[in-house]
Amino acid sequence: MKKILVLHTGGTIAMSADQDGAVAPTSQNPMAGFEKLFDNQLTIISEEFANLPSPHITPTVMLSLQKRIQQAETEGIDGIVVTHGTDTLEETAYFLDLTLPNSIPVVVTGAMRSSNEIGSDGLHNLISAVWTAASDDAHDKGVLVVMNDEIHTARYVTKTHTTNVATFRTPTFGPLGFVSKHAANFFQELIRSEICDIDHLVEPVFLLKAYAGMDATLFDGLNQPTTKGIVIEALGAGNLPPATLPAVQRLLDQNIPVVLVSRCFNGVAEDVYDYEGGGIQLKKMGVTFCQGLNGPKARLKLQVGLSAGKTGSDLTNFVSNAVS
Ligand SMILES: NC(=O)C[C@H](N)C(=O)O
Repeated sequence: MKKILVLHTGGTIAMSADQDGAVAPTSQNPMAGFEKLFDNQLTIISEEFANLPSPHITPTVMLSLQKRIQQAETEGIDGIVVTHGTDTLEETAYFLDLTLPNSIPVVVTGAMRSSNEIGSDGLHNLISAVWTAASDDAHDKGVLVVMNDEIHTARYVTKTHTTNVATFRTPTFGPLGFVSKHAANFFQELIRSEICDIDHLVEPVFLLKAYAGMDATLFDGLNQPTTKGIVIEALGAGNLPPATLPAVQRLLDQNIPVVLVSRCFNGVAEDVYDYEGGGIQLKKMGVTFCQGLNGPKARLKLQVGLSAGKTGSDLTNFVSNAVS
């Protein structure tokens, strides 16, 4: 019988609502006892790794979760499910995807409605995630996110709605598969990318969002000796307002890596526009284009690359080549 380890970290899946509808963490995980639903089919081991709303999750917590998962593989575990708050779920899932050398499936799930709300989705998502982690077909697909019967890659999935249970979507590429009754069905593959099994974190790496009329202020504010890297969610296909350029150049002159993604929900950043602040100029200046990732994930990729000791063209290749 396959052994699945469920690591609970908190989030709405572990919360309940009071009479006024206010949702808060509980001392006793409402998912406790769910293991019996798999009697005679799977061995489920549950562990309370943390009980944090996901805005409280940091890369430090992600790194200790990564170490716990690696240890689980040596304990004969066949698959891992992580329960997590949905606000930063895509970040933890992607951090694990970037750093885990595991060959066993790792599936992250959560809930949009807490345990005692009408139409609560936590238990259903947890069951779907367990079946996915137990699936022979879930190997070699990177870390997976299972919510609302869909299977997504950690690399490209994003939370798209504040409250809807169908919030997790993969805008440009679509999901990898879906969960039907007791079975995970895959219909796409993921191209593997480089794994960096880091043991410490280089910080701080910042994320800025571009907007019409943006000037140098925020960039200059981040131009500190302590700053290790900056990711910009740029406009459209990968362009910036001209007033930001001198400050971007000052960051590059300090050898602070500047990475660019698009603030668009769909598509990739490219150096196509040849006007002041256009992608062609930004690339010539030394800005690194990161294709296909959103801002928070590009930020993690830059942080993981730096934490792995990458510099210069090694770092640029690692960050820019999202599908190598
Ligand atoms: N649905 C959720 O889990 C949202 C919650 N605020 C969290 O991320 O912890």
